[in-house]
Amino acid sequence: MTAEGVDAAALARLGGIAGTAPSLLVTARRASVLHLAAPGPHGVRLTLPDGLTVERLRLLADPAAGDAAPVPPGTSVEPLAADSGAGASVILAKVARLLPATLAAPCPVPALDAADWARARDLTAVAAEDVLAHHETAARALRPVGEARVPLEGAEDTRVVAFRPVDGGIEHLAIVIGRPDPAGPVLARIHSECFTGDLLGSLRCDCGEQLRGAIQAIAAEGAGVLLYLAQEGRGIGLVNKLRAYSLQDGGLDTVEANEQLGFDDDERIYSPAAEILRHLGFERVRLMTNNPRKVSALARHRLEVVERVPHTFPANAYNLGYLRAKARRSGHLF
Ligand SMILES: Nc1nc2c(ncn2[C@@H]2O[C@H](COP(=O)(O)OP(=O)(O)OP(=O)(O)O)[C@@H](O)[C@H]2O)c(=O)[nH]1
Ligand SMILES: [Zn+2]
Repeated sequence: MTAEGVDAAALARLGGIAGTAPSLLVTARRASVLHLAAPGPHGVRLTLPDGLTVERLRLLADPAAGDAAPVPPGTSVEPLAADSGAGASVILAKVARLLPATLAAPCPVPALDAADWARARDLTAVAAEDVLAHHETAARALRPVGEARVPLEGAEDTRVVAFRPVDGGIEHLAIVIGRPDPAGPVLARIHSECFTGDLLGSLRCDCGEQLRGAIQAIAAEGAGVLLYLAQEGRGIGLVNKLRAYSLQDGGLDTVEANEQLGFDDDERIYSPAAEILRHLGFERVRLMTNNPRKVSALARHRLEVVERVPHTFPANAYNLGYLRAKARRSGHLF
């Protein structure tokens, strides 16, 4: 069960099905916030000496519930293995854009008919390895599923091509301006969705300017592609980004806020971007970005970044601290 969704009845039900008291699973980031020594890279399982209550697990998992509660004395703290079902449950919570914390209780499931066992209890059985492979499986399954001409202000010769995994799931968009030549390096922007910046014109970040600036710059050159990736909030989702904003209003920087919530500073993956570029026939790009991690991520996915094209816009009173934190903490080049 996800820590975020649980109430007292659900907690009792899980304990009843398992026959043991549930443990709380948190990421290594959240474990550090809770001052747990050497939690290991894949998170920890916390088993409290006198069991979990909803209030206690909220204080351990959710910074909005209050300052991180000290872990009670006598709590067993076990590092999670990379390929464990427990670790997979935390990844599943991330995929659902919830807080990355779950409740787990080993259940006496008969090995051969786990699905039947689960169905009889109104549960869903999911194999840990499927969850662990989810991001890569979804990226490999991306296909163009719809496209249309969408003339944009200042870039009238534009097509929007939507990509989606064959078995459903979240869409990413390719905005193809002009007729980029697959033989040459294509001018490209890989833009991570930002509802507040892109749509509302938020001044907390530079996303809106980067989005419109990229379209203008590509149109000025005559051709190129902008990928609009569904990974809001550096991959933590819009709701968690709003939570992170609220923590930043309390004095944390953008990286610390992510960590309080249990996330890495940047949870994005770039295999979907690489798959889409390859699908469109592009293997060499001139990438408009200030983020060196994007350049190395594309290279890891066998796309050649022949040039990094700086993509900077003037700061304002609200985003100055954010831009400075990105430079200082995450190595962005301004
Ligand atoms: N978690 C989190 N995400 C944020 C925050 N501010 C903006 N974002 C998200 O960050 C993403 C944009 O990433 P940035 O780090 O600004 O820039 P970048 O894409 O890495 O680098 P550039 O290519 O140079 O723009 C968008 O998905 C935004 O929603 C924040 O304070 N916390
Ligand atoms: Zn933004």
